[in-house]
Amino acid sequence: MAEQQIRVAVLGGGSFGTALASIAADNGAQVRQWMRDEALVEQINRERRNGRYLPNYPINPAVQASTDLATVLHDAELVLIAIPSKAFRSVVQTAKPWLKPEQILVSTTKGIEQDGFLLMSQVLEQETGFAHIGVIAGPNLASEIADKQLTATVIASADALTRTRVQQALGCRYFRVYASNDRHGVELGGALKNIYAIAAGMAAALGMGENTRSMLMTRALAEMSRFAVAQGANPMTFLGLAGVGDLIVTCSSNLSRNYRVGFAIGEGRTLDDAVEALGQVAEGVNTVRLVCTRAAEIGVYMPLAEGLYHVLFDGVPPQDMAKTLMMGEQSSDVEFILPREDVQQAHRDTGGWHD
Ligand SMILES: NC(=O)C1=CN([C@@H]2O[C@H](COP(=O)(O)OP(=O)(O)OC[C@H]3O[C@@H](n4cnc5c(N)ncnc54)[C@H](O)[C@@H]3O)[C@@H](O)[C@H]2O)C=CC1
Ligand SMILES: O=C(CO)COP(=O)(O)O
Repeated sequence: MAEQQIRVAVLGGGSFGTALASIAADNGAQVRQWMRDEALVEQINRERRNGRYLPNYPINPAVQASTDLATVLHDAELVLIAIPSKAFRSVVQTAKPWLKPEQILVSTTKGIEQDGFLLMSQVLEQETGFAHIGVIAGPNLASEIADKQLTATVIASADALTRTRVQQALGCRYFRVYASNDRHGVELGGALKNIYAIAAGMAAALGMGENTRSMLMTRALAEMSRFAVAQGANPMTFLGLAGVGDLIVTCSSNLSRNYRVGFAIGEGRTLDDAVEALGQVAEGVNTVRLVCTRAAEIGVYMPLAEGLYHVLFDGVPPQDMAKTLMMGEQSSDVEFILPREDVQQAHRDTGGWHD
């Protein structure tokens, strides 16, 4: 619990920004929330409700919404940034005149920037050069948090002050905040799992069984951690809330927007239709494109992500995605124990391997 009232600014008027603002306010913080939409600001301040993104949940009266960045950022000790990745940098650039080096800046965005394959905390570093930078990720469906369902998350930062202040500001009876110093791993976990949530939604629409879902999620974890380790992350991070935890929730729940996009495509809708019908951000659509390009560049094997890419962008029927998984190389279960190369070599040695 926060012992003294911490001043929190939330940038973003979507479902996650709104849920986080309410947690901080429930926890006794003074909270200001910035968004572009004047009508939404009015509604939040008057009705204590975000009718566009989180219509069915009351917002703590201590949250003050505003379209004025100067007011929202003035005196804020902790700044939580919940803006979709496509607009993240431009919002940070607009906010820059009011940001101060002593502030703690935390990205809650689970996406990747196209140019340079940058994660949002790297964008924050580039734009500000500040020392107190972190990310939040974990199994955190916004509507369940708004409903005060018991939830846990991870604050990841190399900076102990950032970790501690976020734990103090957000940890409360229904929201538990665990700490990590693997910022890159936690942030990649949050971004990558969106790819597999789309695949899981698609598989569900096609009538997959429980064995299939379990296989898909476990091989997704293998693929995510393989990619993240090649990018410098710690594989153990994927055993935590931002890895397996977030993968479970988004691959199993209709409350996940990425899952819903996948489900709609599995039912026969086009990608454009599915995204338009959603009306909110599904980061995985962009992430799968960027990750497949990157994986090809650095030589990381990602059959599930590639299979999904072909369905989303090359017109391959969703039913064919399973073939990539089932007919790929016979491989290792946990490659951090038995390397894939050893399995391949053993096949070659017995004459059963075809490159
Ligand atoms: N909703 C959820 O359950 C969770 C979402 N996240 C992540 O949080 C990030 C934000 O997502 P949500 O709040 O869910 O999105 P959302 O789709 O509910 O809302 C997006 C918000 O960003 C605003 N926005 C978009 N472009 C903008 C711009 N150029 N300038 C200012 N504001 C702009 C929109 O007006 C809207 O208020 C995403 O990366 C998502 O992956 C993370 C955990 C849970
Ligand atoms: O990241 C999330 C839950 O942890 C939210 O997932 P969606 O963006 O798919 O709704």
